[in-house]
Amino acid sequence: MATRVRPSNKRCAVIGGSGFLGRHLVEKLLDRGYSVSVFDIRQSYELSGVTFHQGDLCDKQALLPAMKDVSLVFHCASPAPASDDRGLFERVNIQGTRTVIQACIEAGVQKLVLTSSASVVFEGTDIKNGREDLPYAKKPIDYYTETKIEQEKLVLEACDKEKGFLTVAIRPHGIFGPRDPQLVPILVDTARRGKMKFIIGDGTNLVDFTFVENVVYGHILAAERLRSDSPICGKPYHITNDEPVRFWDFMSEVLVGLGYAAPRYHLPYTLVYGLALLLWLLALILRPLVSFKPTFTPMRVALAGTHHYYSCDRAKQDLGYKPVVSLKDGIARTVQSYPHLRQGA
Ligand SMILES: NC(=O)C1=CN([C@@H]2O[C@H](COP(=O)(O)OP(=O)(O)OC[C@H]3O[C@@H](n4cnc5c(N)ncnc54)[C@H](OP(=O)(O)O)[C@@H]3O)[C@@H](O)[C@H]2O)C=CC1
Ligand SMILES: CC(C)=CCC[C@@H](C)[C@H]1CC[C@H]2C3=C(CC[C@]12C)[C@@]1(C)CCC(=O)C[C@@H]1CC3
Repeated sequence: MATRVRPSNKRCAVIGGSGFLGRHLVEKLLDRGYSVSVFDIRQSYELSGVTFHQGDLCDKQALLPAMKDVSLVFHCASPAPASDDRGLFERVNIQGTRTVIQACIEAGVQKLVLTSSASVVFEGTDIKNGREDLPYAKKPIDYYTETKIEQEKLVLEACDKEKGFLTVAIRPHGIFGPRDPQLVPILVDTARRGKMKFIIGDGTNLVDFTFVENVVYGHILAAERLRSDSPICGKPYHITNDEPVRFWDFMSEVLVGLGYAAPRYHLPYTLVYGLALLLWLLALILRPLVSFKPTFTPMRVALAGTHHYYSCDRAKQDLGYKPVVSLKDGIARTVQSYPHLRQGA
């Protein structure tokens, strides 16, 4: 009888390992003695100890070689939230995640850790210290969030102790850090276009921004604690810096750190939200004729003008999580890592 090679506990795969979070995760896994196979639609770097598999996660045959002899899979691939391509989100986040689950089961993978998002409960109105038992958003603010909800449900429902397939979801919020392609670049681009003069609302809304290394740490703790007798099977976990900060203070600190002026003038939230909604509708109606992408989308205005911060008590209790990098140090390291985005560079 052919004996099946039992996958090594230290061999894992990272789907989306070429992306911002994925690459930080890969680097930390290597530090901790794992060998890593990366699956991504693109290869963005080379690293010893990493095997790259390039392909679309919707293609099971392409995924399977990346999962060979692997006991643990991290799934942190997604189209960028800034896209408004509903079909792409549905195909990758929903159909693709079904395919990832099937491939894991077929390949004999024992643990799947999904990168979900704290936004799965956000509907554009205040969330203060939100816990994981908040209901999923009934009216998600965009297609990205809508499909992240379905993705999380699929992964958590696939958890099956009898079959030895265990799953858990990490819900980070506002990830920032070196090599982030979104937060700081969007902010600097907006500042360079002279549009970072205004504070939406009174500027006191608190938000979670999470340094990427804390998010990585939460993923690794979850993976290592995921056993059939642990309470974490099939559950979501918020991972944040546990230091909610005023959205506009965070933006100002990054801007000033990079040599730009902090926003100063206040605009009423409802006015800006209404205008963003109008612009969004206009863009939708005119799409067959002209294509333009407004900076102020309703989703961005909601993120900039409401409270949205989450409790990570459950992660502290079940995973032993505690942020490893403070917000202050995270901001300093981030600002330092973007010399090319400095004012005048
Ligand atoms: N950044 C944040 O603030 C937050 C992120 N998250 C979640 O964290 C995860 C990682 O995000 P982040 O690192 O910021 O995102 P990135 O876009 O940097 O990384 C995602 C990676 O997945 C790849 N990818 C996209 N589609 C496919 C596909 N069909 N098959 C294979 N690979 C694919 C991307 O390639 P390409 O770039 O070519 O599309 C990219 O390399 C995502 O699931 C996101 O939803 C959750 C909360 C907050
Ligand atoms: C906490 C969290 C979920 C952060 C998400 C990151 C991005 C959505 C933000 C990064 C830069 C932000 C930004 C704006 C909205 C939210 C971001 C895109 C504005 C467009 C809000 C309105 C402005 O005045 C300009 C801002 C530029 C930066």
